Amino acid sequence: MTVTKDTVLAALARIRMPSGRDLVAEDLVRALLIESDSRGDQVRFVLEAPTPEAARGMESVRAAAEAAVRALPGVAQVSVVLTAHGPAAKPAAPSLKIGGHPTPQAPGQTGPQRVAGIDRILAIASGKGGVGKSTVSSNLAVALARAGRRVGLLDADIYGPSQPRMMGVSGRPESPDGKTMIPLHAHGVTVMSIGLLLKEDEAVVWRGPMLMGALQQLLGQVAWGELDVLIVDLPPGTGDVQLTLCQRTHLTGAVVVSTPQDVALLDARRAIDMFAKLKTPVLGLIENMSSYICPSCGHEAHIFGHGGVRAEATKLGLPFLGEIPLSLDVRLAGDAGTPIAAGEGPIAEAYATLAQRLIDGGMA
Ligand SMILES: Nc1ncnc2c1ncn2[C@@H]1O[C@H](COP(=O)(O)OP(=O)(O)OP(=O)(O)O)[C@@H](O)[C@H]1O
Repeated sequence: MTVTKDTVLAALARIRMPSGRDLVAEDLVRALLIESDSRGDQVRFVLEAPTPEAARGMESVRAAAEAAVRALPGVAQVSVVLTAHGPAAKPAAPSLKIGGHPTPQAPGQTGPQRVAGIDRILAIASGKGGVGKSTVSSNLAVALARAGRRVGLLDADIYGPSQPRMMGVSGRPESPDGKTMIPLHAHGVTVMSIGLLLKEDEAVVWRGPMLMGALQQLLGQVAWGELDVLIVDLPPGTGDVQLTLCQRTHLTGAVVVSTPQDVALLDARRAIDMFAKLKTPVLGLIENMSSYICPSCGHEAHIFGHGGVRAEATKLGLPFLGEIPLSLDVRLAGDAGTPIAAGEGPIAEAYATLAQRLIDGGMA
């Protein structure tokens, strides 16, 4: 890591609000997180405005904050989310306005609840961003559908929803009754993404409880129909969304995706610890970007090392579910909206084997 929290805060302290005070003096910076990998440092933080109205007028401040941090040496990526305090919304009849507060559990309800019509829910998690969690989620969903399962895919990666692109779906979901959202369908999978409910390039203005409300709505207010399994693509890391999902919803379990690098494994271990604390079973680990097979000469190289995730699974006494090689075709397929598992070839077969393993184990 080359930048530190102090360096980032010092840069943010140079950004003035209309009041004349700076962002740090106004105490608006929350959840500052710095992650590093071979590309450089990735910095994420939240700017919490006092009211939704104030937040709406702060887009230029958000952009200036992003630019100031991006200009710091070593910073490769910056994500700044604008949120707002506001009067607490009353728990009300379901509304399609995404991002309301989560409804409290009904009296007498304790512990995680099942979602009607959905037999199993698998959360796909990763300790750090960029390890291919969303890619694995979409491909696994497609492979399970090809194996004859009724599959749903919920993109709960609130800060970076990528399933619309990866599954090739677009357009705002319809809601004929104003209460339930009709999901989209692609490659045999029923799909809903928080990304479909936001306008393109819209700054996300919501705060912690709203995220949880949004997740609850996506689970409960989408007409999923009867599903054998719902795959939930979680945001990376161990934040509020993961916590709420595990505490409120009965999960069959979590599958943790990691690359074989030590740093990724370190974060994966943190995610596994979190699930253990929340008593969510970890069904197994997947190694993504495992080996690289040169398309021209067939030579196999281990760019991020190889076998680290299998070794970690053995060490922790968890099942190792399989490995997916690093391949340009995987990325191109994801970018083009048709996951590689929808076609033929060795990687589609690897996903089919992975899917079959989950089906045989009663997990999907
Ligand atoms: N096996 C693979 N081979 C080549 N490229 C891959 C592979 N898996 C994922 N990628 C590419 O790596 C990038 C990151 O993948 P993806 O978005 O799935 O990661 P993620 O863990 O979900 O990230 P985030 O949590 O930040 O959303 C994408 O461009 C994707 O196409």
